[in-house]
Amino acid sequence: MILQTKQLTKQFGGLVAVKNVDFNIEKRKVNAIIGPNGAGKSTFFNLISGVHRPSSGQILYKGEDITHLPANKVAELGLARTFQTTNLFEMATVFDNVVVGHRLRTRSNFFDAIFRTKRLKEEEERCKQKALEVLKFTELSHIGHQLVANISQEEKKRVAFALALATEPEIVFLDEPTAGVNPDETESLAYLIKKMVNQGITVCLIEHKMRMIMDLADRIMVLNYGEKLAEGTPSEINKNEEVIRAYLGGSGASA
Ligand SMILES: Nc1ncnc2c1ncn2[C@@H]1O[C@H](COP(=O)(O)OP(=O)(O)OP(=O)(O)O)[C@@H](O)[C@H]1O
Repeated sequence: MILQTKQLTKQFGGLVAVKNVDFNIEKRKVNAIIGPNGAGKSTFFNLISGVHRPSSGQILYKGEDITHLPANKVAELGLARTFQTTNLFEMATVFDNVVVGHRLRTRSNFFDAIFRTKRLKEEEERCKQKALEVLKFTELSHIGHQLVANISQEEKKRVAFALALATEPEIVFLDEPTAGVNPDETESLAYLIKKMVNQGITVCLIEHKMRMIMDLADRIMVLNYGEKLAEGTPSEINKNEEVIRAYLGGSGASA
C-alpha cells in the first residue's frame, strides 16, 4: 500500500460529501473509484490530491501524514493529477504544454530568468528532454509541434497524461480519463494506463465506463452518498448484491 485514508470526511456546509472513508491505494496497481453521480468521487479525489482540505480524518502517503499539505507540496511528493482537458493551453503547442509539467522539479527563480544563468539553461534543457521522453511514452511525438487547439479529444487526453507524467510522479490520479472519447479510443487510453503501471507508476482513477473499469482495474472502491459501499476486485464488485442494488441497477457490468 502506498497511500491510505483513514476515516476521511469532507463537509460542505450541512452536506457530507465524503464520510469516514477508509481506503488503501495499492502500489503499482490500477485502483478505481466508482459510484453514482454525486457519490463524492471527485471530492474524495480532491481531498487526496490536496485541492480540498479534509474536515476530519487522515491521509498517509508512504506512512507520512499529508492530510494538511497544500496541493503543490502534495505534487512535489510525487502525486500527480490530471485535470480536464480544458485546463490545457489551447494556443500553445503540445510540446510547450508538456514542458510546463517538469517545472515542478526545477529550482530556477526570477533571478535566474533575468540573468539567464547556467542553472536556468540546464533546467530548461532537462524540461525539454523530459517532455520529449513523455511525448514518446504517450505516443504523441509526431504531433508535438501542433497547437493543442488543433488536435483530437483523445490526443488532448494523452497530453493531460503526458503533463502529469512530466512531473515524475509515483501516483497518477486520473479523473474520468476516457470521458468524451469513442470505444476504440477508450481502449487505446486503457492500454496507455496499463503501460504506466508496467513502468512502475501507481494509478488511481475515477471512471464511469463500467466495462472498461472491470477490464482495467485491479481494485475497485464503490462510493455511495459519500460512504464506502464496497471494495474489492472487479469480480467481487460485480457480484456484490449491495453494489448491484445501489449502482448497477441489477444489470451487472453491462454499461
Ligand atoms: N465545492 C462544493 N461545495 C458544495 N458542495 C459540493 C462541492 N463539491 C461537491 N459538492 C457536493 O458534494 C456531493 C459530492 O459531489 P462530487 O462531485 O464529489 O460527486 P461525484 O461522485 O464526483 O459526482 P459526478 O459523478 O457527478 O462527478 C454532491 O452533492 C455535490 O453537490
